[in-house]
Amino acid sequence: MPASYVYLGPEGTFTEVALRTLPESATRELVPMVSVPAALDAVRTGEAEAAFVPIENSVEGGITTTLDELVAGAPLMIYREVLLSITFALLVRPGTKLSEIKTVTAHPAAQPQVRNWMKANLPPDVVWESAASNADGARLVQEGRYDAAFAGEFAASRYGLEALETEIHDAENAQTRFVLVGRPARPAAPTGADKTSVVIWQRDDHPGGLRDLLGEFAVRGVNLMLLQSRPTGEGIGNYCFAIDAEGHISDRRVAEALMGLKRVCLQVRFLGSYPRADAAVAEMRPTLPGTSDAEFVAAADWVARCQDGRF
Ligand SMILES: O=C(O)C(=O)Cc1ccccc1
Repeated sequence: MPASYVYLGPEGTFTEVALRTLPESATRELVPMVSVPAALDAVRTGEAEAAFVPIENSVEGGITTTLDELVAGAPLMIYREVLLSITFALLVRPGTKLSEIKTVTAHPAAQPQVRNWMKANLPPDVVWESAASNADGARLVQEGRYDAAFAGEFAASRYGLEALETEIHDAENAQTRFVLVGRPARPAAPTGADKTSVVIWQRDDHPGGLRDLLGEFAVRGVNLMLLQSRPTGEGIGNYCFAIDAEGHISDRRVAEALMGLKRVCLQVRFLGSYPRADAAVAEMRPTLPGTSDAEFVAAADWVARCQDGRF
């Protein structure tokens, strides 16, 4: 049996479409799972080689279920990311009219992307209920549990539905980011356009505490691409921070920033260094003078010579 990649299912999710854009998915068995935690647990137990799940979208921010799963439990690592442009179709059982729609469903992350469209086009008393995924919403419409679902147009044929409307998106260029998650192993070699993800827990609460932590990146010229706070569950005001930084852990400035965090934080969880999905437009370049790999190496060499009295 080929190694399997599990993904947020059922068949017909945006997640599945995004996964199929990865060349390595062609050589794996692709297995739909009912939820993000179920997919990640299958990786933790060794049942699956990797899981493919949504993690962030450009309208609402982080997909909190995924972030919370990566922050807690047995450590996992991100190996790849995919960006997918998202527009929704309104899927109904054949023959249903717009004016007859009383109940709609989709994944919670879809709602902020279709809210204005709903207000303008559906009856004001329409009831929204969340589904486990957009394709699961389509499946529930097929079963007669809801009148309509927001999902990818491609899901219509799989669930015997028709697209009453297509190209629904409140924000132009809405994108969702998906990640391939596996058990911890050596990160892929740097490509020159990479991203590093970590979660950090502050050691104590003091004025400027977060600024100090972010300073570990700033002074080394490392650009940040995501900062998301998540409650630790240990009372009001207790947060950890998920951070995406530009660069690879094998870049000296990124490694030094992580060493800085490791010294001053209560805990740092490394979530991986992996190629950026927008590599075509990204070019890894030091943003501050004195922060290239060569300059870090030269400085370390100089300190070693000073320690030896050989300067
Ligand atoms: O992959 C899906 O279809 C999902 O349900 C997750 C999701 C939710 C909102 C936008 C893109 C993906």
